[in-house]
Amino acid sequence: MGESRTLAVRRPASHDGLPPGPNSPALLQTVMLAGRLQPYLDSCRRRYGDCFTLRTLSWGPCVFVSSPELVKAVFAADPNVLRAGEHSADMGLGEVLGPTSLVVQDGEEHRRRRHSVSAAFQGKAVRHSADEIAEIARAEVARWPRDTPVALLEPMQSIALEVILRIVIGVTDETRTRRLRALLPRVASFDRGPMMWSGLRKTPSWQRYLRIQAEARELLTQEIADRRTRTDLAERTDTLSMVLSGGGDLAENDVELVDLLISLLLAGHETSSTGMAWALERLVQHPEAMHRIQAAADLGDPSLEAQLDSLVREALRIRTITPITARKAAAPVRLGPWNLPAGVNVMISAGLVHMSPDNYAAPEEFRPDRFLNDKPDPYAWVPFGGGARRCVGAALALLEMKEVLRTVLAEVDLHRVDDRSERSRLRHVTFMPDRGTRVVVRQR
Ligand code: HEM
Repeated sequence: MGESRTLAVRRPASHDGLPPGPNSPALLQTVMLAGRLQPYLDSCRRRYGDCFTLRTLSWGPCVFVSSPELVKAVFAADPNVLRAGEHSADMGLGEVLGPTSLVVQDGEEHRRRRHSVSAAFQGKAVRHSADEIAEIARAEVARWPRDTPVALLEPMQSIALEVILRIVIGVTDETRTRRLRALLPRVASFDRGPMMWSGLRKTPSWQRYLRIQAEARELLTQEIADRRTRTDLAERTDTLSMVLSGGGDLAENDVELVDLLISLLLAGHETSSTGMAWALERLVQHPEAMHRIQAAADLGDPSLEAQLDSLVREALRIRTITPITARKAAAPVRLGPWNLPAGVNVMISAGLVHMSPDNYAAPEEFRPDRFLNDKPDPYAWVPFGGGARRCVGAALALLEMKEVLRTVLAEVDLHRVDDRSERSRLRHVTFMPDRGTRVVVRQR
């Protein structure tokens, strides 16, 4: 255990007291982070251990941690001191999610918004959606062409969009559903440049994006107004209805509700669809694992549920979706042996944590049964972040991934187009399979 961990402690601090790191110019470090994120982080971990500092032009010093002890220290820290909202706001996320979004808030403002929505996302509350998710997936699979190569990333995006429309927003009006179905994918696919740098916000493409957002926001405002008048509001199980009938602070304020829905769309659409696309990509490259799941389903094997659960968690471990979970220190903070000054960003890269040989045996191997008997360590398995900011939609995302995989594998056989694993490509804010999970679909 722990060659890198020992290195991290033994290596001297850099001259400013921060954990060690490359002394190349900040411009070069920024370019490396932007262009070759994961390989650059991997090489820094090999060189400096599980706690190192990178210096960036845009955000200043960023301290990356990857040992479970330090990850735990970050997630357990006072969320008013290690602030997620402030970091997200620095990234410009308020521009796309809206200034009242819980994602860009900290402290009491964050707590009360999260409180209004978290009950609707608890495991118990989302479980009733399993059949509807399966129905959405079945309708999608029926449209796929058979016996010819097809990329499954886009169909997974359609499924995830439908989940947001029906299970999160709960839209019922046909015309509005059609319009939102066309608009929301465009709202979710924004350009990071103008979001992060205000100087780029005059471009025609950004102005067009803002007009699309405004139209979607108007439709969502109408939906909220209609929903308030529904006599069956209290019985409805979509997230919006549950927030409205829950009576929390958010229920009263349309602007905040629209910011919430846009945030749920942006946080939950591309992430879930990419997770499903990666799980299918891994299965197609490991047909024996896929056939085991199909056989268990055909035989009604009671361990199927546990197998799907382990498979989904292993797919989320081996293929990173959101590259970095970050906090900004609002005051000096102690992290392991280090005293970090205010203003430093503390970063957890799921890729580093999940691929560390200190945390997993044979981390490069896809082992769908890895978590069959051992639940993941919450500080070594971090696809959903952690602590007070842990992904609010995690239970829905896991359910969605399992139900979609279960349905797809019951309906069709998937065959690989070639035996090269797909590479990770950063698009918007997620790492996607570069060929979009290309497979041949055959009817079972
Ligand atoms: C596989 C799918 C998903 C992944 C990998 C994922 C990942 C994450 C991560 C890494 C965070 C940051 C956590 C932190 O800072 O500690 C996050 C936050 C969040 N996620 Fe997810 N997410 C997924 C699906 C969803 C879904 C389906 C929804 C809702 C529909 C959702 C809503 C949110 C929200 C609202 C936050 C902000 C929470 C806060 O700031 O308190 N996510 N997610």
